[in-house]
Amino acid sequence: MARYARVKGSIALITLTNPPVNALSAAVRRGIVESVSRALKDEQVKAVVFCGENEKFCGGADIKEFSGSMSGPPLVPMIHSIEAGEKLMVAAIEGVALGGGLELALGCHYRRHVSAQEALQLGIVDQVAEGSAVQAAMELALSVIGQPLNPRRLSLRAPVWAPDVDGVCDTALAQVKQRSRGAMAPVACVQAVRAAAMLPYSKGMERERQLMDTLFRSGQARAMQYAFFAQRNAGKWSLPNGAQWNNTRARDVQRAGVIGLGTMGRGITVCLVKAGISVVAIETDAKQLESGKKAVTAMLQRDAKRRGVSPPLHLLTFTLSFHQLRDVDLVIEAVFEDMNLKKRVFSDLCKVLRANTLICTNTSGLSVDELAAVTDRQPLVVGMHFFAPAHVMKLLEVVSGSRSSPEAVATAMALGKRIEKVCVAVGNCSGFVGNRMLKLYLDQSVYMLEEGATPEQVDQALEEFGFAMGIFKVSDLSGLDVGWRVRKASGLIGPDVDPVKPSRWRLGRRYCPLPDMLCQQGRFGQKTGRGWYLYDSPGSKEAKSDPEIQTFLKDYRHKYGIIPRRITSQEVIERCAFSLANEGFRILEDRIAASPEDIDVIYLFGYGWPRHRGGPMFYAAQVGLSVVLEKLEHYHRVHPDVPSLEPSRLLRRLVAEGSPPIQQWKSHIKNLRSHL
Ligand SMILES: CC/C=C\C=C\CC(=O)SCCNC(=O)CCNC(=O)[C@H](O)C(C)(C)COP(=O)(O)OP(=O)(O)OC[C@H]1O[C@@H](n2cnc3c(N)ncnc32)[C@H](O)[C@@H]1OP(=O)(O)O
Repeated sequence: MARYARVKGSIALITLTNPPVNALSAAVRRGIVESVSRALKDEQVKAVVFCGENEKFCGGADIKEFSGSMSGPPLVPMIHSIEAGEKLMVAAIEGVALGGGLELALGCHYRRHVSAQEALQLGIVDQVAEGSAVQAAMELALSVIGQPLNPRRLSLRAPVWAPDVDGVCDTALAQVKQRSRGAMAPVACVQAVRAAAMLPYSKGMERERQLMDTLFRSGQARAMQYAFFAQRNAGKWSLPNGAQWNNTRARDVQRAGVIGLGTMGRGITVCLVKAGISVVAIETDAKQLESGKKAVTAMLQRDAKRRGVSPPLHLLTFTLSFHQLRDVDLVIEAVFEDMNLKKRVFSDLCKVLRANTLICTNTSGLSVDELAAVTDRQPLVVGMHFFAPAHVMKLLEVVSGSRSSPEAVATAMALGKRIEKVCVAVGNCSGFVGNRMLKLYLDQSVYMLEEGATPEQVDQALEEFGFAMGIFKVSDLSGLDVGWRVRKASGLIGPDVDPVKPSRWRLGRRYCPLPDMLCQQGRFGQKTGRGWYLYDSPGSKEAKSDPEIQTFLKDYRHKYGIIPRRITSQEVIERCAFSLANEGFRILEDRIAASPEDIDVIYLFGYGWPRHRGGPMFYAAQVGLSVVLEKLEHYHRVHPDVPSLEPSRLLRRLVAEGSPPIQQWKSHIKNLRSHL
């Protein structure tokens, strides 16, 4: 809707009213068109001021409407009619002016904005006002009423011609194409800018319309719209006992403890302190404590310098003593990924913490229930699985154990939001959601090396699909020794298995020992300068092909009598993406995740899944569930020793029930026990 009011005698004030961000829904656009027409007809009105309710100008087109058939007045003609209007139009911009909201503002003859010095410099706004933008806009309108409007109409301005504009656009296009990794929108934006710079207004607008039309009809637009709402819905968590985001109070967290100042503990400490939370950071060894302190301090100083503020170092206490934790509201344990060590830490914590202090574990996959069982407060134990580097990565999996209380889950979710993470509540199982799925994706990748692919081929296929980095580059970055330790702890490698003549069959299924063999050679990835790739020196980031790896793979295949075959990019994507989705269906069946959207958010924010492909579950839906089923059946037939390739029950059921849209999948999960 748009509200019309006449104020100060000669001003028509049009207020966009569509909370929470006054998006330009069909009703709002209709309201604007009617109000503008009314203002133009009213002889008393000399100027029109546009504003948004609740000090938010406009969040752009209403994205909810994109999935249906669009009705109501189209946006661009509406803006043209405002710009061409014979009366003065002023935009009073507060809060947000995004997408179509900014276009509406640009269609006006004058604009104002609060706290937007940059927009002022760019000429997007004419004046930056303190206080009420609406008041300032009305005063401006009164002061310029009667002045000619043609010089203010952007459509009548000649493009600012630079002699090398074509070259600049070519360079920008090449850069954007490379960086966007298959996403169409950034490329279309550069093309639209080129058209705006080089063509007369009406032709430029026509080119923009064509580009927009192509984008709108693309699967990528649907994926991005889905991702937008999936991200926001993840915050609206619910547990099977009825507890949910809007009926469960989170506890206030003023003081927190962080146990362990390794890479994860340091990042977590930085996140907490930046959000204004006092942190007691603990290490067991003075040297480790000192190096942790230096690293955290340096990170905070760098960040503060970048933002032009002073670093909140006063919120930090570094200590070797658990006793300093007695007053904290919540503790996040971030010690080495070892169940026995974590259990020891948990029972030691119970000796010093107040009885009502929450204990969170930053495990990446160990059982939260098993850890909670050693404490005197099982309801107050939850998982907070951060992703490395914790001060950079947006994802936080909040793991609700079988005895975790709604209040504990709510507190971890609220804390995550406060430190600006995208939080997803998940149930407890080995690897939770993200790493449980990742294991199968990794398995497929190394199986393909055995069968004939190279790390470069697999990575290239994944990067062309849109991943920021291929799986082997990511593994080198994370450190190959991490998975090696986990496999040792789980009994997959150890004294009973001969490391020199590793078997390709363990615990009753296919096993690929290639990563273990690399670790045995001290190839741990970037940190040792050698992994799946070669690096100039330990710690350097540029991955180069390593001829030794090619020889190593050839020898390996020869030794096991494997005849290498050509593996296409299509096979790489199908085996990786469909394995992920297949496990995602099992996770839904097990109720470890509440919805396919939650799984997709985890992959978008924690694992570099390309946003323009929505997430593995959305991708499966977009490819077609029957196609995914068929492909999995095929790969399972070819690889019967890989049980995870067997299509999940839920996938089969969904296909049998006509492949309903992704929003309806939840209602097809029946009679299964929930872990959430
Ligand atoms: C007919 C026109 C045809 C084509 C025109 C195309 C051009 C466009 O305008 S495309 C849309 C451009 N706009 C955007 O991309 C803005 C997207 N929104 C945001 O970036 C943010 O939401 C924000 C506006 C900066 C506000 O951020 P924040 O304060 O963090 O709140 P959120 O949790 O993100 O959002 C609150 C609430 O608002 C809903 N919402 C936000 N923007 C839109 C929108 N454009 N359309 C519909 N709904 C929107 C969001 O989903 C949240 O809803 P809840 O129900 O509270 O979860």
